[in-house]
Amino acid sequence: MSTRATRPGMLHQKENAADAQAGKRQRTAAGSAARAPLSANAAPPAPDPAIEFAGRDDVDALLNEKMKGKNKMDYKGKSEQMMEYIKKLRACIKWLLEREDTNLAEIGKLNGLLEAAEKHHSEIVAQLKSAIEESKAINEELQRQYASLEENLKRVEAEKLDALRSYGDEKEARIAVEASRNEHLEDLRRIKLEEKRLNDQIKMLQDTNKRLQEYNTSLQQYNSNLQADATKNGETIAKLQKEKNTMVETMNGLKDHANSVKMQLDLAKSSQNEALKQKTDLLKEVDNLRGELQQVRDDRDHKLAEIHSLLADVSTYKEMTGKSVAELDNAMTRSTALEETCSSQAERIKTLELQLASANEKLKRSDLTTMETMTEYEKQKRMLEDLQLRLEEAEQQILDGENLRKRLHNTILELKGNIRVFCRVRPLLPNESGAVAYPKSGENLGRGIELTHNAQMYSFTFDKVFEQSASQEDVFIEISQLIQSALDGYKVCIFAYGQTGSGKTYTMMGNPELHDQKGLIPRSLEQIFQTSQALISQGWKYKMQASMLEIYNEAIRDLLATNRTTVQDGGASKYSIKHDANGNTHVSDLTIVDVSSINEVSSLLKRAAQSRSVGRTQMNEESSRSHCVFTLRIFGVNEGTDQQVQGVLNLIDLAGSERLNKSGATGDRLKETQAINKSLSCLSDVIFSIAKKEEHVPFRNSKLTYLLQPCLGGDSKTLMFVNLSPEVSSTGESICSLRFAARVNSCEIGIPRRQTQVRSLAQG
Ligand SMILES: Nc1ncnc2c1ncn2[C@@H]1O[C@H](COP(=O)(O)OP(=O)(O)OP(=O)(O)O)[C@@H](O)[C@H]1O
Repeated sequence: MSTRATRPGMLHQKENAADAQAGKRQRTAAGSAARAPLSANAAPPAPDPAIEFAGRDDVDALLNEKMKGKNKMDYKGKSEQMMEYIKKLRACIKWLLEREDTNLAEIGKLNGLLEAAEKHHSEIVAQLKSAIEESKAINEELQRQYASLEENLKRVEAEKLDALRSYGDEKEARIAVEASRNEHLEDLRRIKLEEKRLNDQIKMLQDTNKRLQEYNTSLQQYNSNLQADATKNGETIAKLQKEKNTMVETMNGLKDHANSVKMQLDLAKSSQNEALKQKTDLLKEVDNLRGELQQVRDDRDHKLAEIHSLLADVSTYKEMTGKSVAELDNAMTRSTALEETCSSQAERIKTLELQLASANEKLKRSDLTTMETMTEYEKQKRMLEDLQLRLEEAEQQILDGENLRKRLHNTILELKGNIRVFCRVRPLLPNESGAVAYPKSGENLGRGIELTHNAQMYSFTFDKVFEQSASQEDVFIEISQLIQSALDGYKVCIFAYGQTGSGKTYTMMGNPELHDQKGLIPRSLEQIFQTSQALISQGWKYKMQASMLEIYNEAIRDLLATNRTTVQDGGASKYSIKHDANGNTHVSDLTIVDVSSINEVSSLLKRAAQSRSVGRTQMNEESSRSHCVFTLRIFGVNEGTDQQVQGVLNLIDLAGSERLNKSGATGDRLKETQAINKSLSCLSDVIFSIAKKEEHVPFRNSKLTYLLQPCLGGDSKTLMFVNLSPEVSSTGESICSLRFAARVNSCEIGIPRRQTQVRSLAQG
């Protein structure tokens, strides 16, 4: 009974179970000992099969049983009763012993079961403990993973933002590339139009060239029959001149356009490079994003696998024990949350992938656009190079044609023997209104000039007319070949004629200090020195001498004299003019300076300008009251061929040509105006006399005409500039000047002769 009572408490205590076992063994031994005296004292009576014990009540009934018989002395009866009772007791003890054995066996069995149950229980407890530990660890791990996932999520978010930003940048770059592509397309369209125009132009130029060649051939024929065809050739030259002007204008336009296209192409190239750089950066970023995306994906897969295994563990754990359900539920909730995070991350990854794919697509498109732009750019570049080549060729053709035209023109003029006349009109000053017009088309384009005076129009035609807009360089280009002739051994004379303030000094001298305003004298000298330097390689050596004088009131003044008195004292007797047999002019006592460089000539020009201004101040004169003559003598010898040439270049700035009544001069002023008028009218007498081919030409009537005798009457190449003031008030003067110039233009002074000889003969 006591064993049964203590069982529940002993379920958890193996030691107590062992004690109980020991107790059971003691009781068994006690039971055996209690039975032993019975068997030792007497043989145990055979059990009465009638005595049976069903339970405790039977035992209690036996123990409470009382002796029967009324006779106390009936010992026998009592003994028998006792015997009977003992038998019953023995049967009872036997029953109890049997029962105890059964119970002990039962207890032993139960103890075994209990031990097994306890063992199983301990195992389960241990498993539960380890499962709880594991669950805790998993829980911690899950929390860590959750934190890292959150971190990853933040990183992915940041990367996504970066990707979006770079996508925005890429989009902008693509838009820029597209815009530049559109610009290129527009340029291409313009270039194509330009190309077409150029082609037409080139065709036209080729035609012109062909015509020029034809013209050259015809001119050679014409040379044999020159007098008859002179007028016709003049017209053809005028046409060519016109065409040349058009061509030069067109070529200038083309040049500008080509330059602007080149600039645009350079710009496009730099923006292209920029776009390519951006593309490379984008590609790098995309690669990085891809790497990181892959990393995130791997993490996600890894965590998903972990979650799956955790879920499996949790379900196993859940099956095994009903405990920690709350923790499990908690873990499950976290796991679900993690799964949700994972799936949201997966969503984000998908979105990022989509963005990446679209960025890649755009990148591809941008690549394609860039490629197309590059191809287009290369094409345009080639086209531009081709156009430039053709432009250069066309320009060369124009130059060749132009040179040919000039040579032919010069040849014709030389053969005609006329004095050439160029007309130049100075720009209008502020507050002046102009009365000069020019033919805008026709054969007189660039050669004609029209003046309206008293409602009547006066038209004149010269070899060349320079409008107000003509620059110093434009003017010089036209005379540069004439200057070249001086180096070739010709006498060249260029003089400027016109009323005061019409631009004579500006044309002849200009401002030698300023590149744009340099006049013919400094430019001519620059060209002569440059060419003479270039001719050294062909064996030519040149020596040059410069002199500069002015004729004031019929007196010569030496502008290069270093002695001031000489300058001021220039009396008529001192500077006498002489011409030698070769038609060379010599002025006695005149300062002649050897010059070998442009710098030397520049300082001479400065010295002359100073002398003129000193003279001007002392005499209270204006420069226009004197004629200024610059002379450069050129002696050339070719060391290889022993050929000698002797050229002269005379550049003359005449005094103003206004009429007396207009000048309103009195006294000294009247005297000098008369002197000027005298010399200019002498000049006009000489011209008219030459024009009429009179036998006697009055060269000696004035210092100026006598000085210019070899130029006007002999074999020199002479060019006169007639300078005009364009304002209305000068129209009368201008018409006079133009009439005079027209007369000069019609003068035939003979065919220019080159002064050349072989050195040995000259020396002999
Ligand atoms: N083609 C031109 N372009 C610009 N300015 C000019 C031009 N021609 C003349 N001028 C200006 O007009 C003014 C008068 O010119 P300039 O002194 O050359 O005339 P001129 O005929 O030599 O006069 P003068 O007979 O009094 O010496 C000057 O201020 C000059 O700079």
